[in-house]
Amino acid sequence: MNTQLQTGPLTTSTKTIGKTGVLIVNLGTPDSPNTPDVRRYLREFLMDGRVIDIPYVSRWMLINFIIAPFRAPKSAKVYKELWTEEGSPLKTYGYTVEEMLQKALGGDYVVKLAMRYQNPSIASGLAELQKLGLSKITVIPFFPQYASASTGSVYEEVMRILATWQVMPELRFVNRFLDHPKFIEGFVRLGRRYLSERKYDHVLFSYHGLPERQILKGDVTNKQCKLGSCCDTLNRHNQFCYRAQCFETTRLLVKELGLAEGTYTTSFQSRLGRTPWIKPYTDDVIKDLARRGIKSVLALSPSFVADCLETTIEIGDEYRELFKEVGGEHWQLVESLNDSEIWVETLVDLVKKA
Ligand SMILES: C=CC1=C(C)c2cc3[nH]c(cc4nc(cc5[nH]c(cc1n2)c(C)c5CCC(=O)O)C(CCC(=O)O)=C4C)c(C)c3C=C
Ligand SMILES: [Fe+2]
Ligand SMILES: [Fe+2]
Repeated sequence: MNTQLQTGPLTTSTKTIGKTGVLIVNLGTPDSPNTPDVRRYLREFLMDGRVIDIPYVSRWMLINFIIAPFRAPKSAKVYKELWTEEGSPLKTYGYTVEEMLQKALGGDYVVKLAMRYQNPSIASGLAELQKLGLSKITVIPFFPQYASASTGSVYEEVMRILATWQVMPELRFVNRFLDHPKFIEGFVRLGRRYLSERKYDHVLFSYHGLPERQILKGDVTNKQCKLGSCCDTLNRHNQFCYRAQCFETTRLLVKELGLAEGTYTTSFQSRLGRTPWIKPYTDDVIKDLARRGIKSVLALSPSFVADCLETTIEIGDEYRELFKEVGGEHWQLVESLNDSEIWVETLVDLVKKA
Protein backbone atom coordinates (compact mmCIF):
# COMPACT_ATOMS: atom_id res chain seq x y z
CA MET A 1 0.00 0.00 0.00
CA ASN A 2 1.30 3.42 -0.85
CA THR A 3 1.38 5.44 2.36
CA GLN A 4 3.27 8.36 0.95
CA LEU A 5 1.62 11.71 1.64
CA GLN A 6 0.70 13.74 -1.38
CA THR A 7 2.52 17.03 -1.07
CA GLY A 8 1.80 18.61 -4.44
CA PRO A 9 -1.00 21.04 -5.23
CA LEU A 10 -4.60 19.85 -5.37
CA THR A 11 -5.34 18.72 -8.89
CA THR A 12 -9.08 19.27 -8.76
CA SER A 13 -11.00 22.50 -8.37
CA THR A 14 -14.06 22.25 -6.14
CA LYS A 15 -15.81 24.72 -8.42
CA THR A 16 -15.89 22.29 -11.31
CA ILE A 17 -17.11 19.19 -9.47
CA GLY A 18 -20.78 19.76 -8.79
CA LYS A 19 -23.62 22.22 -9.00
CA THR A 20 -24.46 24.90 -6.44
CA GLY A 21 -27.82 24.76 -4.68
CA VAL A 22 -29.52 28.07 -3.93
CA LEU A 23 -32.15 28.05 -1.19
CA ILE A 24 -34.17 31.26 -1.24
CA VAL A 25 -36.20 31.60 1.95
CA ASN A 26 -39.04 33.92 2.86
CA LEU A 27 -40.92 34.11 6.14
CA GLY A 28 -43.93 31.97 5.31
CA THR A 29 -47.64 32.24 5.01
CA PRO A 30 -50.64 29.99 5.74
CA ASP A 31 -51.53 27.20 3.28
CA SER A 32 -54.96 28.77 2.90
CA PRO A 33 -56.79 31.75 4.45
CA ASN A 34 -59.04 29.43 6.47
CA THR A 35 -58.83 29.62 10.25
CA PRO A 36 -57.32 26.14 10.87
CA ASP A 37 -54.49 26.82 8.38
CA VAL A 38 -53.91 30.32 9.73
CA ARG A 39 -53.88 28.90 13.27
CA ARG A 40 -51.31 26.25 12.28
CA TYR A 41 -49.14 28.92 10.65
CA LEU A 42 -49.34 31.31 13.61
CA ARG A 43 -48.60 28.47 16.02
CA GLU A 44 -45.43 27.43 14.18
CA PHE A 45 -44.34 31.05 13.62
CA LEU A 46 -44.97 32.38 17.09
CA MET A 47 -43.71 29.29 18.95
CA ASP A 48 -40.29 30.13 17.48
CA GLY A 49 -38.23 31.36 20.43
CA ARG A 50 -36.46 33.85 18.18
CA VAL A 51 -39.79 35.48 17.29
CA ILE A 52 -41.46 35.52 20.70
CA ASP A 53 -38.41 35.44 22.92
CA ILE A 54 -40.00 34.71 26.27
CA PRO A 55 -39.71 31.49 28.33
CA TYR A 56 -41.15 28.39 26.63
CA VAL A 57 -44.04 27.88 29.09
CA SER A 58 -45.20 31.52 28.86
CA ARG A 59 -44.94 31.37 25.08
CA TRP A 60 -46.91 28.13 24.97
CA MET A 61 -49.68 29.66 27.14
CA LEU A 62 -49.78 32.84 25.04
CA ILE A 63 -50.10 30.88 21.80
CA ASN A 64 -52.63 28.35 23.05
CA PHE A 65 -54.81 30.58 25.22
CA ILE A 66 -54.74 33.85 23.25
CA ILE A 67 -53.25 33.60 19.75
CA ALA A 68 -54.84 30.31 18.64
CA PRO A 69 -58.39 30.97 19.85
CA PHE A 70 -58.64 34.75 19.33
CA ARG A 71 -55.99 36.02 16.90
CA ALA A 72 -56.23 33.17 14.37
CA PRO A 73 -59.87 33.82 13.32
CA LYS A 74 -59.22 37.58 13.13
CA SER A 75 -56.06 37.05 11.02
CA ALA A 76 -57.93 34.58 8.80
CA LYS A 77 -60.42 37.32 7.89
CA VAL A 78 -57.56 39.59 6.84
CA TYR A 79 -55.81 36.82 4.93
CA LYS A 80 -59.05 36.30 2.97
CA GLU A 81 -58.81 39.93 1.80
CA LEU A 82 -55.18 39.42 0.78
CA TRP A 83 -55.65 36.08 -1.01
CA THR A 84 -55.67 36.06 -4.80
CA GLU A 85 -56.67 33.28 -7.23
CA GLU A 86 -53.07 32.07 -7.16
CA GLY A 87 -52.90 32.12 -3.36
CA SER A 88 -50.83 34.16 -0.93
CA PRO A 89 -48.85 36.89 -2.78
CA LEU A 90 -45.75 36.17 -0.67
CA LYS A 91 -45.66 32.60 -1.98
CA THR A 92 -46.79 33.37 -5.53
CA TYR A 93 -44.01 35.94 -5.99
CA GLY A 94 -41.62 33.45 -4.37
CA TYR A 95 -42.33 30.80 -7.03
CA THR A 96 -42.05 33.31 -9.87
CA VAL A 97 -38.72 34.56 -8.54
CA GLU A 98 -37.52 30.96 -8.10
CA GLU A 99 -38.19 30.35 -11.79
CA MET A 100 -36.67 33.65 -12.95
CA LEU A 101 -33.55 33.15 -10.84
CA GLN A 102 -33.09 29.59 -12.11
CA LYS A 103 -33.25 30.87 -15.67
CA ALA A 104 -30.87 33.72 -14.96
CA LEU A 105 -28.30 31.52 -13.19
CA GLY A 106 -28.36 28.65 -15.67
CA GLY A 107 -27.53 24.96 -15.38
CA ASP A 108 -24.69 25.17 -12.84
CA TYR A 109 -27.23 26.11 -10.17
CA VAL A 110 -30.37 24.56 -8.70
CA VAL A 111 -32.74 27.09 -7.13
CA LYS A 112 -35.34 26.07 -4.52
CA LEU A 113 -37.91 28.26 -2.76
CA ALA A 114 -38.58 27.59 0.92
CA MET A 115 -40.58 29.22 3.68
CA ARG A 116 -39.34 29.46 7.27
CA TYR A 117 -42.84 28.57 8.47
CA GLN A 118 -45.29 26.22 6.73
CA ASN A 119 -44.83 25.32 3.07
CA PRO A 120 -42.72 24.64 1.06
CA SER A 121 -40.62 24.00 4.17
CA ILE A 122 -36.88 24.45 4.53
CA ALA A 123 -36.67 20.72 5.34
CA SER A 124 -38.29 19.75 2.02
CA GLY A 125 -36.16 22.20 0.02
CA LEU A 126 -32.95 20.94 1.57
CA ALA A 127 -34.03 17.30 1.12
CA GLU A 128 -34.45 17.93 -2.61
CA LEU A 129 -31.06 19.59 -2.83
CA GLN A 130 -29.43 16.78 -0.81
CA LYS A 131 -30.45 14.20 -3.42
CA LEU A 132 -28.54 16.13 -6.11
CA GLY A 133 -25.14 15.70 -4.47
CA LEU A 134 -24.25 19.39 -4.69
CA SER A 135 -20.82 20.74 -3.89
CA LYS A 136 -22.14 23.97 -2.39
CA ILE A 137 -25.35 25.44 -0.99
CA THR A 138 -26.05 29.15 -0.72
CA VAL A 139 -28.91 30.24 1.55
CA ILE A 140 -30.52 33.61 0.93
CA PRO A 141 -33.09 34.71 3.52
CA PHE A 142 -35.37 37.26 1.89
CA PHE A 143 -34.77 39.86 4.61
CA PRO A 144 -32.78 42.94 3.61
CA GLN A 145 -31.89 43.79 7.24
CA TYR A 146 -30.59 41.19 9.69
CA ALA A 147 -32.80 40.36 12.70
CA SER A 148 -32.62 37.33 14.96
CA ALA A 149 -36.38 36.85 14.46
CA SER A 150 -36.03 36.62 10.68
CA THR A 151 -32.54 35.90 9.23
CA GLY A 152 -31.32 34.34 12.50
CA SER A 153 -34.27 31.98 12.60
CA VAL A 154 -33.68 30.85 8.99
CA TYR A 155 -30.03 30.13 9.79
CA GLU A 156 -31.01 28.15 12.88
CA GLU A 157 -33.50 26.00 10.97
CA VAL A 158 -31.05 25.34 8.10
CA MET A 159 -28.30 24.39 10.56
CA ARG A 160 -30.67 22.16 12.56
CA ILE A 161 -31.40 20.15 9.43
CA LEU A 162 -27.87 20.13 8.05
CA ALA A 163 -26.57 18.88 11.38
CA THR A 164 -28.20 15.52 10.56
CA TRP A 165 -26.46 15.15 7.17
CA GLN A 166 -23.49 12.83 6.79
CA VAL A 167 -22.05 14.95 3.99
CA MET A 168 -22.20 18.68 4.48
CA PRO A 169 -21.45 20.62 1.31
CA GLU A 170 -19.74 23.99 1.33
CA LEU A 171 -22.24 26.42 2.82
CA ARG A 172 -22.84 30.13 2.37
CA PHE A 173 -25.39 32.28 4.17
CA VAL A 174 -26.29 35.73 2.91
CA ASN A 175 -26.64 37.78 6.05
CA ARG A 176 -28.26 41.00 4.76
CA PHE A 177 -28.33 43.09 1.66
CA LEU A 178 -29.80 46.44 2.70
CA ASP A 179 -26.97 48.31 0.97
CA HIS A 180 -26.80 46.23 -2.19
CA PRO A 181 -26.85 48.80 -5.03
CA LYS A 182 -29.39 46.83 -7.06
CA PHE A 183 -31.70 46.31 -4.07
CA ILE A 184 -31.59 50.07 -3.45
CA GLU A 185 -32.03 50.80 -7.15
CA GLY A 186 -35.13 48.56 -7.20
CA PHE A 187 -36.95 50.65 -4.58
CA VAL A 188 -35.58 53.90 -6.03
CA ARG A 189 -37.04 53.10 -9.46
CA LEU A 190 -40.42 52.36 -7.90
CA GLY A 191 -40.32 55.47 -5.73
CA ARG A 192 -39.30 57.71 -8.63
CA ARG A 193 -42.18 56.46 -10.73
CA TYR A 194 -44.74 57.53 -8.11
CA LEU A 195 -42.93 60.78 -7.34
CA SER A 196 -42.97 61.72 -11.01
CA GLU A 197 -46.71 61.11 -11.30
CA ARG A 198 -47.79 63.61 -8.64
CA LYS A 199 -46.51 65.74 -5.82
CA TYR A 200 -46.37 64.18 -2.34
CA ASP A 201 -46.02 66.24 0.85
CA HIS A 202 -44.13 63.47 2.61
CA VAL A 203 -42.47 60.08 2.06
CA LEU A 204 -42.81 57.46 4.79
CA PHE A 205 -40.43 54.49 5.08
CA SER A 206 -42.29 51.99 7.26
CA TYR A 207 -40.35 48.88 8.35
CA HIS A 208 -41.50 45.78 10.18
CA GLY A 209 -41.05 46.42 13.91
CA LEU A 210 -39.29 44.36 16.56
CA PRO A 211 -39.55 44.21 20.35
CA GLU A 212 -36.89 46.59 21.77
CA ARG A 213 -35.69 43.72 23.97
CA GLN A 214 -34.54 41.78 20.90
CA ILE A 215 -32.32 44.64 19.73
CA LEU A 216 -30.76 45.07 23.18
CA LYS A 217 -30.09 41.32 23.44
CA GLY A 218 -28.23 41.48 20.13
CA ASP A 219 -26.03 44.38 21.23
CA VAL A 220 -23.18 42.12 22.31
CA THR A 221 -20.20 44.16 21.17
CA ASN A 222 -20.32 47.23 23.38
CA LYS A 223 -23.75 47.33 25.03
CA GLN A 224 -24.29 50.89 23.86
CA CYS A 225 -27.53 50.79 21.93
CA LYS A 226 -30.04 53.09 23.66
CA LEU A 227 -32.55 52.75 20.81
CA GLY A 228 -32.26 56.47 20.23
CA SER A 229 -29.93 58.57 18.10
CA CYS A 230 -27.20 55.91 18.50
CA CYS A 231 -29.00 54.00 15.73
CA ASP A 232 -28.68 57.00 13.39
CA THR A 233 -25.43 55.71 11.95
CA LEU A 234 -24.45 52.17 11.06
CA ASN A 235 -20.92 51.24 12.12
CA ARG A 236 -18.92 48.17 13.10
CA HIS A 237 -20.25 48.28 16.68
CA ASN A 238 -23.93 48.34 15.77
CA GLN A 239 -23.82 46.63 12.38
CA PHE A 240 -26.43 44.05 13.47
CA CYS A 241 -28.76 46.54 15.17
CA TYR A 242 -31.96 46.08 13.15
CA ARG A 243 -33.09 49.64 13.91
CA ALA A 244 -29.77 51.11 12.72
CA GLN A 245 -29.92 48.96 9.56
CA CYS A 246 -33.40 50.33 8.78
CA PHE A 247 -32.25 53.95 9.21
CA GLU A 248 -29.29 53.17 6.95
CA THR A 249 -31.65 51.73 4.31
CA THR A 250 -33.70 54.93 4.43
CA ARG A 251 -30.55 57.04 4.16
CA LEU A 252 -29.42 55.20 1.02
CA LEU A 253 -32.87 55.48 -0.58
CA VAL A 254 -33.28 59.14 0.35
CA LYS A 255 -29.90 59.99 -1.20
CA GLU A 256 -30.83 58.36 -4.51
CA LEU A 257 -34.36 59.76 -4.50
CA GLY A 258 -33.02 63.23 -3.73
CA LEU A 259 -35.46 63.84 -0.88
CA ALA A 260 -34.96 66.98 1.20
CA GLU A 261 -34.49 66.83 4.98
CA GLY A 262 -37.88 67.10 6.72
CA THR A 263 -39.81 65.56 3.83
CA TYR A 264 -39.44 61.94 4.92
CA THR A 265 -39.68 59.78 8.06
CA THR A 266 -38.62 56.27 9.10
CA SER A 267 -41.06 54.34 11.27
CA PHE A 268 -41.85 50.82 12.48
CA GLN A 269 -45.12 48.90 12.13
CA SER A 270 -46.76 45.56 13.07
CA ARG A 271 -46.60 45.72 16.87
CA LEU A 272 -47.75 42.64 18.78
CA GLY A 273 -48.28 42.45 22.54
CA ARG A 274 -47.74 45.01 25.27
CA THR A 275 -43.95 45.16 25.56
CA PRO A 276 -42.24 48.17 23.94
CA TRP A 277 -41.31 47.82 20.26
CA ILE A 278 -38.83 49.96 18.39
CA LYS A 279 -39.96 53.52 17.76
CA PRO A 280 -41.25 55.66 16.21
CA TYR A 281 -44.41 53.65 15.65
CA THR A 282 -45.91 54.08 12.19
CA ASP A 283 -49.41 54.87 13.50
CA ASP A 284 -48.05 57.63 15.78
CA VAL A 285 -46.07 59.11 12.88
CA ILE A 286 -49.16 59.11 10.65
CA LYS A 287 -51.18 61.00 13.30
CA ASP A 288 -48.34 63.46 13.76
CA LEU A 289 -47.99 64.06 10.00
CA ALA A 290 -51.71 64.80 9.70
CA ARG A 291 -51.50 67.15 12.71
CA ARG A 292 -48.73 69.02 10.89
CA GLY A 293 -51.00 69.54 7.89
CA ILE A 294 -49.44 66.89 5.64
CA LYS A 295 -52.13 65.91 3.12
CA SER A 296 -50.42 63.39 0.85
CA VAL A 297 -48.04 60.55 1.74
CA LEU A 298 -46.10 58.07 -0.35
CA ALA A 299 -45.32 54.95 1.72
CA LEU A 300 -42.49 52.50 1.03
CA SER A 301 -41.72 49.38 3.02
CA PRO A 302 -38.16 48.24 2.32
CA SER A 303 -38.04 45.51 4.98
CA PHE A 304 -40.08 43.33 2.61
CA VAL A 305 -39.11 42.14 -0.86
CA ALA A 306 -42.57 40.81 -1.71
CA ASP A 307 -45.99 42.21 -1.03
CA CYS A 308 -47.75 40.45 1.83
CA LEU A 309 -50.19 41.03 4.65
CA GLU A 310 -47.91 43.62 6.20
CA THR A 311 -47.68 45.78 3.08
CA THR A 312 -50.92 45.35 1.14
CA ILE A 313 -53.27 45.21 4.11
CA GLU A 314 -51.49 46.95 6.96
CA ILE A 315 -49.92 49.83 5.02
CA GLY A 316 -52.11 49.82 1.92
CA ASP A 317 -55.50 49.60 3.67
CA GLU A 318 -55.29 50.09 7.44
CA TYR A 319 -52.81 52.99 7.48
CA ARG A 320 -54.66 54.65 4.59
CA GLU A 321 -57.85 54.52 6.65
CA LEU A 322 -56.05 55.93 9.68
CA PHE A 323 -54.45 58.74 7.65
CA LYS A 324 -57.83 59.77 6.24
CA GLU A 325 -59.48 59.57 9.66
CA VAL A 326 -56.96 62.03 11.07
CA GLY A 327 -57.25 64.52 8.21
CA GLY A 328 -54.99 63.19 5.45
CA GLU A 329 -56.20 63.16 1.85
CA HIS A 330 -54.00 61.02 -0.37
CA TRP A 331 -52.17 57.86 0.73
CA GLN A 332 -50.19 55.72 -1.70
CA LEU A 333 -48.36 52.48 -0.99
CA VAL A 334 -45.41 51.68 -3.28
CA GLU A 335 -45.49 48.01 -4.23
CA SER A 336 -42.55 45.79 -3.26
CA LEU A 337 -39.81 44.37 -5.51
CA ASN A 338 -42.02 41.29 -6.06
CA ASP A 339 -41.00 39.63 -9.37
CA SER A 340 -39.13 42.57 -10.88
CA GLU A 341 -36.03 42.05 -13.05
CA ILE A 342 -33.92 44.18 -10.76
CA TRP A 343 -34.74 42.02 -7.74
CA VAL A 344 -33.68 38.92 -9.68
CA GLU A 345 -30.49 40.75 -10.72
CA THR A 346 -29.86 41.51 -7.03
CA LEU A 347 -30.21 37.80 -6.23
CA VAL A 348 -27.93 36.74 -9.09
CA ASP A 349 -25.26 39.07 -7.74
CA LEU A 350 -25.71 37.81 -4.16
CA VAL A 351 -25.37 34.21 -5.36
CA LYS A 352 -22.29 34.89 -7.49
CA LYS A 353 -20.55 36.78 -4.70
CA ALA A 354 -21.40 34.25 -1.98
C1 LIG B 1 -43.38 38.90 18.04
C2 LIG B 1 -43.90 38.88 16.88
C3 LIG B 1 -43.24 39.17 15.58
C4 LIG B 1 -41.91 39.47 15.28
C5 LIG B 1 -40.73 39.66 16.21
C6 LIG B 1 -41.83 39.56 13.85
C7 LIG B 1 -40.66 39.86 13.12
C8 LIG B 1 -40.61 39.89 11.74
N1 LIG B 1 -41.58 39.52 10.83
C9 LIG B 1 -41.14 39.73 9.54
C10 LIG B 1 -41.83 39.53 8.34
C11 LIG B 1 -43.21 39.25 8.23
N2 LIG B 1 -44.11 39.14 9.26
C12 LIG B 1 -45.34 38.84 8.74
C13 LIG B 1 -46.51 38.64 9.46
C14 LIG B 1 -46.59 38.59 10.85
N3 LIG B 1 -45.62 38.95 11.77
C15 LIG B 1 -46.07 38.68 13.05
C16 LIG B 1 -45.34 38.84 14.25
C17 LIG B 1 -43.96 39.10 14.35
N4 LIG B 1 -43.08 39.33 13.34
C18 LIG B 1 -47.40 38.15 12.93
C19 LIG B 1 -48.27 37.73 14.09
C20 LIG B 1 -47.70 38.08 11.57
C21 LIG B 1 -48.96 37.46 10.96
C22 LIG B 1 -49.96 38.43 10.62
C23 LIG B 1 -51.11 38.45 11.55
O1 LIG B 1 -51.65 37.42 11.91
O2 LIG B 1 -51.49 39.55 11.91
C24 LIG B 1 -45.25 38.76 7.31
C25 LIG B 1 -46.41 38.51 6.32
C26 LIG B 1 -46.73 37.07 6.04
C27 LIG B 1 -47.82 36.89 5.01
O3 LIG B 1 -48.37 35.79 4.96
O4 LIG B 1 -48.18 37.78 4.24
C28 LIG B 1 -43.92 38.99 6.98
C29 LIG B 1 -43.30 38.97 5.62
C30 LIG B 1 -39.81 40.24 9.63
C31 LIG B 1 -38.94 40.62 8.45
C32 LIG B 1 -39.48 40.33 11.00
C33 LIG B 1 -38.25 40.80 11.64
C34 LIG B 1 -37.53 41.81 11.23
FE1 LIG C 1 -43.69 39.58 11.32
FE1 LIG D 1 -29.14 50.60 17.83
